[in-house]
Amino acid sequence: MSLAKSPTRRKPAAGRGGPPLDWAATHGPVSGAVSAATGAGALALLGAATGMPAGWPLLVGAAGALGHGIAHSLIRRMTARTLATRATSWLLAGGWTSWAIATDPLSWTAVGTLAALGVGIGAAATNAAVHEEVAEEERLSAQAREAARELSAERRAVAAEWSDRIARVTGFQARVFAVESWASGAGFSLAAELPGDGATWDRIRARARALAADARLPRGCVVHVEEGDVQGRVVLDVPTRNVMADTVSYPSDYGPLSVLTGIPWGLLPHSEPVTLHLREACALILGPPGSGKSTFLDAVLAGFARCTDVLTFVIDLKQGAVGMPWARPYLEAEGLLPPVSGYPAAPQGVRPGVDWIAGTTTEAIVMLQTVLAINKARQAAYQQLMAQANTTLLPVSPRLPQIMVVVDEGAEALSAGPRDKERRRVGELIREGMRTTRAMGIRFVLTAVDGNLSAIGDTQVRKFSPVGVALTSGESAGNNTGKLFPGARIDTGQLNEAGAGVIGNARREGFAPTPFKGWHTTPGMVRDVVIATSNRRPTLDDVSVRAAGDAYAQRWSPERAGWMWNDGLIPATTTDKAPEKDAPGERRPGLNLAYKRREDEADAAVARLMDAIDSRYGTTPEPSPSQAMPETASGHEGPEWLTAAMAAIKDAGAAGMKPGAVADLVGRSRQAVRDALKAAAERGELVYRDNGPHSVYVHPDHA
Ligand SMILES: Nc1ncnc2c1ncn2[C@@H]1O[C@H](COP(=O)(O)OP(=O)(O)OP(=O)(O)O)[C@@H](O)[C@H]1O
Repeated sequence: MSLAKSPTRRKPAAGRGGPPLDWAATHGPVSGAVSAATGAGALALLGAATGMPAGWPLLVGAAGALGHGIAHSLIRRMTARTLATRATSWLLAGGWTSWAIATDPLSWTAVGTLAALGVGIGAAATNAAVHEEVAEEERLSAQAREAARELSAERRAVAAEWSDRIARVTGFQARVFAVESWASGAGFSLAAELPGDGATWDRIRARARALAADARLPRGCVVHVEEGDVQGRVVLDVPTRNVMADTVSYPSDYGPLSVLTGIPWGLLPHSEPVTLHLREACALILGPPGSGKSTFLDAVLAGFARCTDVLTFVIDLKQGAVGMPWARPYLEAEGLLPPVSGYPAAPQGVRPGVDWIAGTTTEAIVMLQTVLAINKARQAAYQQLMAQANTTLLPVSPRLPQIMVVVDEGAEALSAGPRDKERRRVGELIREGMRTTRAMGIRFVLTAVDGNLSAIGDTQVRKFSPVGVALTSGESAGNNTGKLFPGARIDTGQLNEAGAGVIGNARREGFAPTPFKGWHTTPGMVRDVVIATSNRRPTLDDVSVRAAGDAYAQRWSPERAGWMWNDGLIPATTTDKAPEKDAPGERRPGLNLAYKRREDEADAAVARLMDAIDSRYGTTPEPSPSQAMPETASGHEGPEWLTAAMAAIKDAGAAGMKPGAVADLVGRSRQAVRDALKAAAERGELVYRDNGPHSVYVHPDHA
């Protein structure tokens, strides 16, 4: 959403060929007033917030409000009134975020004052907008006439062509009064006024396919029809190039986002991002096999990772295949997984891109029960805060993050039969979570392969999941779209490229189901997002941490998460045995142990070389890793770097050192270092303090 576009769109230069945008009718005073009011409000808040350690969320809010006004006046997604409301709520969102950082969320005075300030400004913006809206309504048709006069010759030709086409195909004499080329060059939008003879916009929509056929649009191009900014107007989006067939990579800026200001999930046909608001909404994503569901889910997880106020919990009953790439950089940095060749090493201290992964029903039940416990604790602990702020919604912020529970094939769990007791329990807990946790900043994203599941028809699940995505490639004749968006009339037969589909948000401030194209994501991009966002992802608030107890604290422990690194911290005693451990039959899904095998092989090769040097010159004391350490370890045996490692571990005192850190220090492979440290521990020269990924070696003097 480019703010730079705004001035060019208010009034096209008269009499010239015209700037690319000819849209004059619908971004009249309302969006202007709202933009100005929210901009001023944001600035005022920003001034008050000078010196705040983290003022930028406010900027996010302000930019969101401005960008929102512009984008939506451009594509006329909403009426002016909802536009104003949304811009206002964005402003508040920015305010909330900033002061929640700047002040202790439990400091009621600060909260109360700032909330009043935020609400005051928001109300002013709304009033200004409503006032302007009334004024606009009074001069509606005059404005349409004015816009039509200002059309350039080229656009006038398009307008005439489509006025004729609408008349021919639908029988209504609608008058196209504005034409706007998309910046992407992939199509244009039309606004038309309907004749006053009972024609309504949805009658035009019902003929969208016929209009596309009449215009001889390329395959894959779907005419999207929606109501204009006032009744009696209709807006048509007409793609002239099939962008659904394009592969568009996930945008690489990975900048900060907030769940309050919206998260982009993909691209509309005119290349504007489609932004979802999930503070109060759950989402259902339907994607048949091969439709691009895994790819899309990574874009969703990337959006959450970028949010400074979201923590993501992932349930994937196919052994965490969805979550694993998000944990990998962390596990590598911890020395638990070998690095992926061709990528820079994961930096020390990088945090997992998702906060918790459940790969089994047992772990999923633990996670969901914990989520419910957090919900309860938040309700009790933040009562006063919310009363003070006059809100019934927990003020989500980086200090008080929203929890997004992403359940791959969660809809399947919701419809598990009585025989599958554990899965059924998972389903019950998801349902309870969806029903009870909205206010406390916990929401769910469920995927499903099959749109015919009873879960999709479950009114309760639907009620709490206004956001829907149906990936349409590979589906049979619009099945999923029909289930998710009953009544939507979109020619999904044209949307058959992987990653293409229909997206909608049924909330009052949402948008009608519309064709969209998901971004292309890759494991390398996931890795980049995890690393780029590591420092700005939030941690769980203390109230929630206390409520979550051990179930949460131990989520990365070897007992519970060890499957992710397959053999925990216990290294293979001999390299001969290592390939056996990695035999495909024993491999855990989601782990590419080929890398590990290569590392072991490299270690063995180095060892052979050392052996050769030894036998020739007798100079190096380093034993081959293939001679298991414990057996060779008598006295002060060990590689020569071990002395330096022991000294560093001793210097680290009671905190000790992780094997990964020692490996970086001595410049050896993690596997070799783990072997040697383990052997030293078995000789009593070091003490191993087992704490999952946080396990360390400590010098006996400090143990
Ligand atoms: N948005 C996209 N743009 C371009 N290509 C895409 C997009 N999404 C997916 N694809 C391609 O489509 C194919 C299937 O994608 P993906 O593996 O995500 O599908 P899936 O529905 O999860 O499949 P399965 O259920 O079989 O695992 C892949 O080759 C992928 O590169």
